[in-house]
Amino acid sequence: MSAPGLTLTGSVSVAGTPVVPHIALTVAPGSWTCLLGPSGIGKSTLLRVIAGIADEAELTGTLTISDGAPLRGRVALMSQSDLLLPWLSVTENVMLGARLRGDPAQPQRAIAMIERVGLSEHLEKKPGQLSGGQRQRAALARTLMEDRPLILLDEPFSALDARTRAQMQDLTAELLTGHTVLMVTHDPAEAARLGTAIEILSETGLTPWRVPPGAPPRPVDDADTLQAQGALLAALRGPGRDAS
Ligand SMILES: Nc1ncnc2c1ncn2[C@@H]1O[C@H](COP(=O)(O)OP(=O)(O)OP(=O)(O)O)[C@@H](O)[C@H]1O
Repeated sequence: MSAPGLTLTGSVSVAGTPVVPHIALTVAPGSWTCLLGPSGIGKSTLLRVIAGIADEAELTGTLTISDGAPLRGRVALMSQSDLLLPWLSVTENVMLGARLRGDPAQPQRAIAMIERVGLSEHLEKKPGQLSGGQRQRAALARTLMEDRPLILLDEPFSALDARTRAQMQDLTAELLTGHTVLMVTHDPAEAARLGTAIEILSETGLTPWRVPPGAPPRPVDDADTLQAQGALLAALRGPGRDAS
């Protein structure tokens, strides 16, 4: 599998209103790019535009894929809301992509994936019988099942406790080695741990941020990673504020 990169330039409007007036985003092939920025600035909209499902948004500009081939069939988006179908079990939800495409189901692979996200005791449960964090892990398993070259993740670990979050970050980094990942997160620690590129989106556009040394997933107690996390938090809080 060869994972493509992408370049998105121009502006994005939602319902005729400019939401992201200036965007010049480059995601390198095989990178894990973290996108941070204030609530409502347009991060999820950008992911939806790239995924080709943003019916509400219009891109005035270009989306260029590094290998020149169409993205269709090569991209998976894990949305902020889990989008699990309430009438299907966890296992059926994790296999949903294959079912929608008319591909053969892979129950053994699905069960193994569900086990890896720590939900093996919940295989037959419906989403309504799960906690928010369990639903998020089911949605993560469904996205990882898709095994697409380009993976778009919208706050994929936001509902998880600290220990489970670190475990899911490690698992995702392991399974997505060699993929191109664009991840929206509000968590500077997550970006410092996982990013090979970090971008902050504001009204004026993107600002690239320094990435700590070492390959992701970086140890949670790594000094450079902690330092980068603090500096990133200070930057997100804005000028004139320290990181305390
Ligand atoms: N379907 C829609 N119709 C109209 N406006 C929308 C729609 N979806 C999003 N918006 C608006 O577009 C803007 C960007 O929303 P978006 O969800 O992309 O922000 P975000 O940066 O991902 O926010 P958050 O961090 O809170 O998830 C917001 O002002 C939002 O109100």
